[in-house]
Order: sequence, then structure tokens, then C-alpha cells
Amino acid sequence: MASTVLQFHDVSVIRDGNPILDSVTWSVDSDQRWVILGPNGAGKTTLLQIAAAAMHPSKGTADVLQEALGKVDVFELRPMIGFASTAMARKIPKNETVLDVVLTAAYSVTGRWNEEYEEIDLRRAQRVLTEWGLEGFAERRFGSLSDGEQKRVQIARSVMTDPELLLLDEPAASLDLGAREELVGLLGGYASSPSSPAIVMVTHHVEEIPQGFTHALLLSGGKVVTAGPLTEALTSESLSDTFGLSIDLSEADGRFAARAA
Ligand SMILES: Nc1ncnc2c1ncn2[C@@H]1O[C@H](COP(=O)(O)OP(=O)(O)OP(=O)(O)O)[C@@H](O)[C@H]1O
Repeated sequence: MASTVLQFHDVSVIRDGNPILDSVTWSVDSDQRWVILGPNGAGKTTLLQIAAAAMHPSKGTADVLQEALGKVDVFELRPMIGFASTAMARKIPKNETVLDVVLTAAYSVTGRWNEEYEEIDLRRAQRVLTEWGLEGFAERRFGSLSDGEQKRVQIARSVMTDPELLLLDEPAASLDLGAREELVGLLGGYASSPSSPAIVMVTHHVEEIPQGFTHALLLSGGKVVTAGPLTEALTSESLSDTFGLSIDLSEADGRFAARAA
């Protein structure tokens, strides 16, 4: 049975006296896969930071994996959350092998030092690499990989610990068409598996929404424009409201495309 993994009630984040998130009420269940869309500066990354237990709301309450932020030791919570973002990727040493980038997630560190890894961790890392199309890359240096390969390593690392919640901040940003389609295909397979965790993915492009995603939240100026099941929340009207321009949305085989009307 599905359980609630995120429950935000009236969440605001105030910076320099301005709300960068404004009274957000939102919940995510364990069997849901959410996409978050909105213009630059809408507050998407801030929302993800709270979901990652990396930031507390200035107002309102946020429960993450059924623990209230502010009342829980976030260091116990964070290992249960997979988080792939460009900021995270910058912390990965360029000369680290791909296998170690994934393996070190088991200890929540970047950069292998003297940790002793168990055989079970090693086997899981190798399985995760295969699942994300990275077999044959284990001994390559992270810095020698293409952007598309590096993105897949980041996601492989974020699922290494078998998280209950997976957060992806613009996983397809800067990828060429082939690398994007490869990643979106892999994410679609992962999202469609009932054994996968709840997923929340921030993206700028509806073309990057993988098949198998179930819900959408549209954010503008820190406020929720709409949130709910994908086909109800993601429409030409809601996108036009969110981006302040007339947009035509089309859908084919569970993939979306958008252009100015
Ligand atoms: N520490 C801070 N102090 C002041 N303003 C901040 C701070 N952090 C973020 N902001 C502002 O809050 C707004 C929301 O930022 P956020 O990064 O969450 O937006 P975003 O939707 O992820 O944007 P983008 O799509 O450009 O990545 C932005 O206008 C940003 O400048």
C-alpha cells in the first residue's frame, strides 16, 4: 500500500524579506512520480531542497518520509533520500572511478578514502551501473565521461542506497538529443517499475518528462499554479498561466511537446 513520503502544509521560504516559496501545500505518495515545471526563479530548486531535508521552511510544516523537519535528525533522514543535481555532481572528484562514485554513496561521502566496502555493496554498485547503461564504465575516471554518461552516473549514485525518495534536479540539462532520449528512456523504465521509490524531478522542458510519470506541479513566483495527476495538471492553459505566454501542448505515446501558440 502506498504511503505518504512528502507532506508540505503552507510552506513558505522567505529570503531578504521576499517569499521565494509562498504557501505551498503539496503531498507525494510512494507510488507517485512527479515532475515540477516553472520559469527560472520560480522556486523549483528551493522546493527540492526542502524535500531533500537540506533546508527548512521559514513558515509552515514539511514532513519528509513522515518525519517533521525541525523535529528530526536530518542526518538520519538524508541517507533515505537519493538526490542528483549539478551542485552534487560538482562535489565528485574528477579522478574518481565510476565504480567508486557510485560505491561511496553507501557512506554518504564523495571521494573514496579508507572505507571498507562489503561484497554486497560492490555487487549492488555493479548492478546499479548496469541498470543505468554504464556496464563497462566502472574503471573509467568520472571526469573523462561525456555529459550524458556523467548524468547517468549521478543517478546511479543516487539510487545506490535504495532510497525511499528520489529527487532529480534537471537531470537532462545540457544533454544533446541522443543523450537526452537515452536518459529519458532509462528514467521512463525506472519510473514505470512498481519497486522504484517515489520520484520528484525538476525540469525546464516537457519533452524531458519520461513515460511512467504520474503527476505534475507547476510553480510560478513561488506559488503553486496547479498540482495533480499529469494529464489534468499539465495542459496548454496551465502552462500558459505558469509561463505567462500562450503555449500549445501536445502529447503522443506518453511523451509531451510544447511550443508558443
Ligand atoms: N539565499 C537566497 N537569498 C535570496 N534569494 C534567494 C536565495 N536563494 C534563492 N533565492 C532566489 O529565490 C528564487 C527561487 O530560486 P530557485 O533556485 O528555487 O528557483 P528555480 O525555479 O530553481 O530557478 P531556475 O529554474 O533558474 O533554476 C530566485 O529568484 C533566487 O534568486
